[in-house]
Amino acid sequence: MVKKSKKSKSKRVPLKKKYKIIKKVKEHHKKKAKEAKKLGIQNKSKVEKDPGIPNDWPFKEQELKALEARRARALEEIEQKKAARKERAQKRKLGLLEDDGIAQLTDGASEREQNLGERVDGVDSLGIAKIRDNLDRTFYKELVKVIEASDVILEVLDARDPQGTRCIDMEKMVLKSGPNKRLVLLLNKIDLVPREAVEKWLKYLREELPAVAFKCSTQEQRSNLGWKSASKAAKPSNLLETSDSLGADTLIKLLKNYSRSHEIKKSITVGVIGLPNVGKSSLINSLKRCHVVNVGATPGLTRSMQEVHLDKNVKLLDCPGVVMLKSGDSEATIALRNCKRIEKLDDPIGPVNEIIRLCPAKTLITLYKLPSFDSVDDFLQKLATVRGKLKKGGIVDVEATAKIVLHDWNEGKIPYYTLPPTRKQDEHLQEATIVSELGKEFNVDEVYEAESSFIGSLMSVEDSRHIEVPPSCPLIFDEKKLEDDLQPKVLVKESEQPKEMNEDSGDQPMGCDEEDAGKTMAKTVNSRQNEQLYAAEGILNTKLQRAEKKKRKKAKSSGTDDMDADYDFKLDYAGRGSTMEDADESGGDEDNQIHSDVPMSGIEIDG
Ligand SMILES: Nc1nc2c(ncn2[C@@H]2O[C@H](COP(=O)(O)OP(=O)(O)OP(=O)(O)O)[C@@H](O)[C@H]2O)c(=O)[nH]1
Repeated sequence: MVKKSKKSKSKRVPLKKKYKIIKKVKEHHKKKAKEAKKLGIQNKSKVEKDPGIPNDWPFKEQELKALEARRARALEEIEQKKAARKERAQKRKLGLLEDDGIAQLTDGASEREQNLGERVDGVDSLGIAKIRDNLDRTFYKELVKVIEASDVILEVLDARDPQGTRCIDMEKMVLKSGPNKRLVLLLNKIDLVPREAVEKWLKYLREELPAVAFKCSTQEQRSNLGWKSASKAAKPSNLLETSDSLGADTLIKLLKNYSRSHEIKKSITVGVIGLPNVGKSSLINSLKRCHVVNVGATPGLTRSMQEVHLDKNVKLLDCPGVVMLKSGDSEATIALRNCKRIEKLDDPIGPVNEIIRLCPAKTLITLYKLPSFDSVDDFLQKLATVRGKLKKGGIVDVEATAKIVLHDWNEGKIPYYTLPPTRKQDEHLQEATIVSELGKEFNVDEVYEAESSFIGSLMSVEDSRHIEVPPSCPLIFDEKKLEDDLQPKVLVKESEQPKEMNEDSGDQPMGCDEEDAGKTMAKTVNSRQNEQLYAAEGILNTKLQRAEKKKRKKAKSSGTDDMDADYDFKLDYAGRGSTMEDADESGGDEDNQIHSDVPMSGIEIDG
């Protein structure tokens, strides 16, 4: 056996020894330096001392002043940068600035405005609103692009409130965009609702369009995302806990059926659309079985169209969630649809009040482990105390607590579900034939049958502690927001005039006035892009729709249509450079132009 050394392993030495070593090292260095000096070797490069400006230099005074000014300017710049950084941080805190993506957009927007000759002094609150509008518009354009490029469009709905996450205008847009476009509804997040709700909603939705149920994989690893095939669905108790996706095989079967439904097997492009946070990106990742697109609980994470090849026959397109929407519901209820950034909400307490109205107090008390509460303020105060959400000075942070509750609502920690409304008799009789035709193309019977096995394994209402809440109203596009507000309304009409008309008449656009012509030249990149997009038949052009609406309103109030035509830029704009007669003539033309060019003028959006 090897004997253990009795010597201490410690590196500690007595101070006497330590100082001796230091002394020896010093002596050694001294000796070495002396020797080097003798030999004339210089190891260290001597730093030359700045002798400064010689006193007898004639411009010393001026040079010193310039130096001082340069130094002051540099300091000022540093201070300014610091202040700007602080301001940005403050705005980000308030939720006004989102992230670098927006920062880039900010630069882009201000650049564009400078190009137009407008002065933009930094990013004020108005500027931020404009940036956000631009971002929303960009998302809308991406939606248009996805619809244009797709053969099959999957509208993803949140199974908890499918009606509230449905956008009627978006569906109309798909159906009008071409006879070969197919719309399929996808009920996602079925793990968050009881079985009965899924079954009832599927039955309801299938009366209008093909609809399938789905649960996305919520696994976080990069690849090998789990799939539970329909035949091997988990037990009800396990289904809520599993992070595997459900229904991927049935959905792929549905898509393959469609690609095979024509005589020749053709490759198809599948666009995935829907409101923010319904799980569009998660769906793509689940189908691809790896994290190919970004996923997160923050609405608006996807910012541009993304292409993913599932295989050689199926291409998937991820689309940003459409945000320019409105509904008849109150602001507070809209915030509960998981499509708004909670951090950006002006009043997070209103939606919490709505939650308290919808949920039994007992559920919230059990969920948040509170003794009791009698109002929204009381609820938030007590919850803030329990969660330790305190501001400086020990004041409870009610707003931050309200945001926690809203996050819990959106992420499914407060379990709720809705049931479909009862249809009026004879409603959707027309759709029945369309549905049966589509059903053949997708061979839905086979898919629905395979799907029923995993739906059957979902938890029933009796076993779950879900709260039933009334379904929300479907959403429509907010045409006010969609309108390009950088462009004057008259310009919108003018831009739609055929080129020949301007050429024939020899008129400058918007009359002969140089200033007006300049305005036309200053059409934004945005509006030009819009025109290209709207030029495609069947795409909702809200600018024209609004222009028409305004015209109709005016005609109503004045009693005659001619009055309106007279007013139209002839007197106020074109009239400056041309005669009244000309103005009247071209006014009529213009009218016709607007009506004939509106691709979806048939769609009426409730204002
Ligand atoms: N429980 C559950 N959560 C899901 C499911 N699908 C998606 N999620 C969650 O929902 C959140 C939003 O998912 P995303 O895929 O980013 O949604 P999106 O529609 O692409 O959102 P945007 O990029 O904002 O348009 C994420 O936190 C997902 O984990 C699902 O089937 N079940």
